[in-house]
Amino acid sequence: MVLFSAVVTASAEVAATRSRKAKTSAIAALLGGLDATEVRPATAFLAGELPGGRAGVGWSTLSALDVPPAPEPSLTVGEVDAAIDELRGISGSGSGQRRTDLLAGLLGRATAPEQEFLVRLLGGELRQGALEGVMLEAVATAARVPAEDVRRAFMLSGRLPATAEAALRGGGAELARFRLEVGRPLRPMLASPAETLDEAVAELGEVSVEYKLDGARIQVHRDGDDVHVYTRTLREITRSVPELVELVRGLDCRSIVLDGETLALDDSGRPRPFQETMSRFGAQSERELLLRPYFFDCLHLDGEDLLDHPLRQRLEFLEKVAPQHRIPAVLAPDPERAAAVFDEALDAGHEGVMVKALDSVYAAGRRGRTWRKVKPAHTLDLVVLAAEWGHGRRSGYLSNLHLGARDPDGGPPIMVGKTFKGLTDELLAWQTAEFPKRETHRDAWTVHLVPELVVEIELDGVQASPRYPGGVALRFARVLRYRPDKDAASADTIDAVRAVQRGGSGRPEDTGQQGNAGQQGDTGRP
Ligand SMILES: Nc1ncnc2c1ncn2[C@@H]1O[C@H](COP(=O)(O)OP(=O)(O)OP(=O)(O)O)[C@@H](O)[C@H]1O
Repeated sequence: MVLFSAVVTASAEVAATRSRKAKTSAIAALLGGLDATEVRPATAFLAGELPGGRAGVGWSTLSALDVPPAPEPSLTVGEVDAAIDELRGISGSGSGQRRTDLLAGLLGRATAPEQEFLVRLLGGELRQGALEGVMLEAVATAARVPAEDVRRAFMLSGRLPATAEAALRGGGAELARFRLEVGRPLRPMLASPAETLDEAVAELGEVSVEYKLDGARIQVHRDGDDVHVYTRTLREITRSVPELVELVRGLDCRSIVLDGETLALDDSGRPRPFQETMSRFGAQSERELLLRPYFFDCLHLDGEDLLDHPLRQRLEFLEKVAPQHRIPAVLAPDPERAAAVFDEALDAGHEGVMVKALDSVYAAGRRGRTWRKVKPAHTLDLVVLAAEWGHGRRSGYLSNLHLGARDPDGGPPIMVGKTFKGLTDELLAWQTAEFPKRETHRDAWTVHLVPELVVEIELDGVQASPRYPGGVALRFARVLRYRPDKDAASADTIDAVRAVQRGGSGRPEDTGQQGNAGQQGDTGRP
C-alpha cells in the first residue's frame, strides 16, 4: 500500500521542475511502486482529476474548513479514493453537513501539504490536463512498454487512468486489448496549423482539401438502432441532438463510427454563429435550430475497423454510406483547384480549409502533421487565468482577461497577454457572473481563476516581451468567443504562440514595432 503523501510529493516534484525528463521520471518512479488497485486513482490525482468525476464540493465548502493538519502522513491512496467516492455518494437531507463532516475527517488525517493538495484537487484547481503527454511517457517508462502502445491505448480508451492501470498490470499485451469499440468514444485526431495552403499541399503529397467548418466536432457511433453522439472532449450529447441520431439511424449500414463537424445554418444556408451550435449541446437546448452533420471520416463500418486504413479508403467508405452528408472536399487537387476551394470556403463564411494526406492513418489524440489547418487569420485558444475589474462604462464588470498558453511539458499555463477587446456586453455580464464560481483568490483589481476556461483569441501577431514569463506577448489580441467544447488540455501551447512570432502575420504592417500595452489596457504588470 502506498501512502497518499507519495502522490503529493511526486506532484510537487513535477511542479518544481521545468525539465520534461525530470517530470517523467518523478511520475514513473511513483507509478512503478504502486499496487495494481492504486494505479487508477493515483494517475487521476496526479492529472488533477477525481477518479469518478466531480465530487460535488464547492469552493465555499472547502474554504470554510479549517482543520488542524496531522503531524505525520498516514492516509493511503486507497483511503483517499474511497473517501472521495463516499463524498460523491452523499445526497438527500442534511447532505451539506454530512459532506462537511466527511471532509473534516479526511483533512484531519492529512498533513499540511496533503491538505493543500486535497483542497486544490477537490476544487478542480489541479485539473489542467497539461500533464497528459508527460503522463503517457511516464506510464510507458514505468510499464517498460513503447510510448506508442500507450498512446494508442489511450486514444482508444479515452481514459488515462484506465490506460495506466492496463499498462502496469499487463504491459503491452494488456494494452493491445484496447480496441475500437462501437459505443465507446475515442480521442479525436487533431490538426496542426500550416502557414499557407501551398506549404501544406507541398508537404503532404496527395491530399484531400476540405472546408474547415466553424461548428462543433461530433463523433457518432451506431450499432444497429443504438446511436450515440459525443463531443470533442468525449462528452455524450445524444439526447440533445435527436435529429442527428435519426439521420445516422437512416444510413444504409449495420454499424458505423463517423467523425465530423456539426453546425446550424440560417435560411440562406450560411453558417449560424458558433455559439448557437454550441447552445444546442446544452441540457435545455433550443430545438428550433436544426443541426446538420458534415462528416469527414469513417472509422468503422459493419464490423470492420478502419483506423489503420489510409484516409483515401476511409473516404471511399464514407462516400458509399453517407454521400449526401460529406463535408465539401476535393481529392488530389492541383494547386489552382486547391486555392479555389480555399476561396470558396471563405466566401461561404467558413474558417478556412483542412489539408489531409490521403495516405495517412487515423492517429487520434495527437496533433499530427498529416492533418493541417489553413486559416487566413491567426487565432489561438488560450486559458483564462484571471480577469481585472473594468473601468468607466465597464466598472462593476470583470473585463480585462489574463491569457495563458499551455505548457507542453505539463507545467501550469504560461501567461502571454491580456485583452478586453472584443468583449460584448453579454460576455462581460457572463464573465462577471461565472468567474467568481471559479475563483481561487483575488486582490483589489483582479480575480484569479481555476485555469479551465478556454477562449479563442484573434491576434495580429506575437512579439518578444521580457515582461511575460514565456518571453512572448500577443499583439492586438481580441476575444472571438469562448470555447466550451475545449478544456485546458486542448488549449494552444506556448510553442504554438512562439510559432506565430516566427511566422508573423504575413501582413506588411506586422513589423513588431507597435507594442500592445496601451492599446489593451495592459498595465505592464503581467
Ligand atoms: N474538414 C474537417 N476535418 C477535420 N476537422 C474539421 C473539419 N472542418 C472543421 N473541423 C474542425 O476543426 C478541428 C480541427 O482543428 P484543430 O485540431 O486545430 O482543432 P481546434 O483547435 O478546435 O481548431 P480551431 O481552434 O482552429 O477551430 C476539428 O476538431 C473539427 O472540430
